[in-house]
Amino acid sequence: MNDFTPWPGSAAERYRAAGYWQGETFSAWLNGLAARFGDRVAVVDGARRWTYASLNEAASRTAGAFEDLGVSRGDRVVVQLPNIGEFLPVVLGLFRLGALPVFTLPSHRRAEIGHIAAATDAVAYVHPGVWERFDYHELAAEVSGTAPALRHVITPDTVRSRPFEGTDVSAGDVAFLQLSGGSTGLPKLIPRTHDDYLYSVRASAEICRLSSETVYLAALPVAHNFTMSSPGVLGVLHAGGRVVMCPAPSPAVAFPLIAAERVTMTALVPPLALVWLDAAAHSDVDLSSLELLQVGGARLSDEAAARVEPVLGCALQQVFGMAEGLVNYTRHDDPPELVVGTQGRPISPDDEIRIVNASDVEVAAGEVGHLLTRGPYTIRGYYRADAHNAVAFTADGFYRTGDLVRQLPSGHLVVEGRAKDQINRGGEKIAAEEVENHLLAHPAVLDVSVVAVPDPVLGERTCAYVILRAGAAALTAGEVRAFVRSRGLAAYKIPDRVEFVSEFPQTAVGKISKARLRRGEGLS
Ligand SMILES: O=C(O)c1cccc(O)c1O
Repeated sequence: MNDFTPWPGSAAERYRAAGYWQGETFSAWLNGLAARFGDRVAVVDGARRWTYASLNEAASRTAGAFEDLGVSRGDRVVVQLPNIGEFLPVVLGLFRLGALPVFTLPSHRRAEIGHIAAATDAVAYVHPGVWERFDYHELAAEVSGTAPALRHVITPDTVRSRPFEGTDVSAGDVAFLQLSGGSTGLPKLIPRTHDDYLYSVRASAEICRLSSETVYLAALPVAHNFTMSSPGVLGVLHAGGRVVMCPAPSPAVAFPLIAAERVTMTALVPPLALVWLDAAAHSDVDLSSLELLQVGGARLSDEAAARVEPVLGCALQQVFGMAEGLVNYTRHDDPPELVVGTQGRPISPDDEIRIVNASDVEVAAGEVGHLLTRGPYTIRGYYRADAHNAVAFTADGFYRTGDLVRQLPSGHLVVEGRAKDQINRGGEKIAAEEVENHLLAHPAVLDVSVVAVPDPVLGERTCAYVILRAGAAALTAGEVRAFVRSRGLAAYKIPDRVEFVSEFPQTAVGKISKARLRRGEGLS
């Protein structure tokens, strides 16, 4: 099993020669930031402030603390932290030590954390203690039994020690594992290197015109690839700006923080953008500092896109990205019809885009097809997933994104749909097969099919079509949902709707037709 699929030597050479890969580690990068921006404020969490110098120092102490525990270079550490100031010293400290954070979301539960800890042989798990009335100590206790390599369960307040100066990490090393949205039964892990990720961060900061005057509100979960790097908290630090940690993305929490900290930009998923637009129309909180709202994670409707500037008084930027790599942005000087009606164009001149039909043949210019991509910050393989990699990538290293897009002459992409078996629930990606596998574990369930159904706010919700076993006692929708919850799945993956049927609609060749199921056809 391969942990990491390297870029071919010729491609790597090209990316270095072009200046994309600069041979810089996150640790060296952070030292450079501390030297340049030392006393400026880097991170704000409530009344607490970290300057660039104190962030660098805190990262070193975190690295020292992990080393004292016996964690070393190359070890995996599951990180499940919400938007709190400590997120950055923990993650930057692990980078400095050369240990690999494995990013998970606060909403993940026993099924996800247990799988991820076991699949990565994680030696440590960092959690927030109690957050949003959920006790992660209990989750940690449950997970410990199923992850044999797990030796340390840590809350961030316990990781202080002597400073550590890391040296032997190299920029070509994997820096961390990010979680894939995925379409398979178990979540896949994405290995990103210092070189490739820092390129996407630097280039994103430039495209988004960040500066030391930028004040970024981290409203979406900070461990999400969007919030972390597009340009996200890392891009803002790169520019010498200020990151404001927002504990929840609701207007009630976020708007006062925008006013108090004079926030200049933030990033949202479409359902939150709708909520913000509604709230801003009736709010007297001063949002005048806001210059840019980024929206990504799912398709924003053209109508909502058009309302951003008049209602919030700031520019809109659409972002279409994936933790596997490729990120597209609309640009500040794009004409309004491109900003409102497209999902942007790639970061890099060396992002290769192919749009193909089901036989991998290029479609005509402007036609809708499957998006394939490769480039200087797009992975060539998932972590320890050789069999899946054989289908998720072409023989010549293009990643099959599973998205259906068309490309305009300007290079901008319009997302038209999706070919992968996934539900995009307001930006939270759900692999149908993962939920189906949990439902199939119920003794009364004969077969199940999980599909997306349209929703005016979230864009899509999940519906589970269930066929019960002959003679099994009847189940209610509530019992089915409670069963999925009892399996320890994140709440966003619990089916919104459950329908009991006696058979599934079929395609002409006798396979289950998820397309017809989504439309509610052929049911009995
Ligand atoms: O995964 C995503 O949806 C995403 C969206 C915007 C920007 C990104 O980097 C992303 O990974």
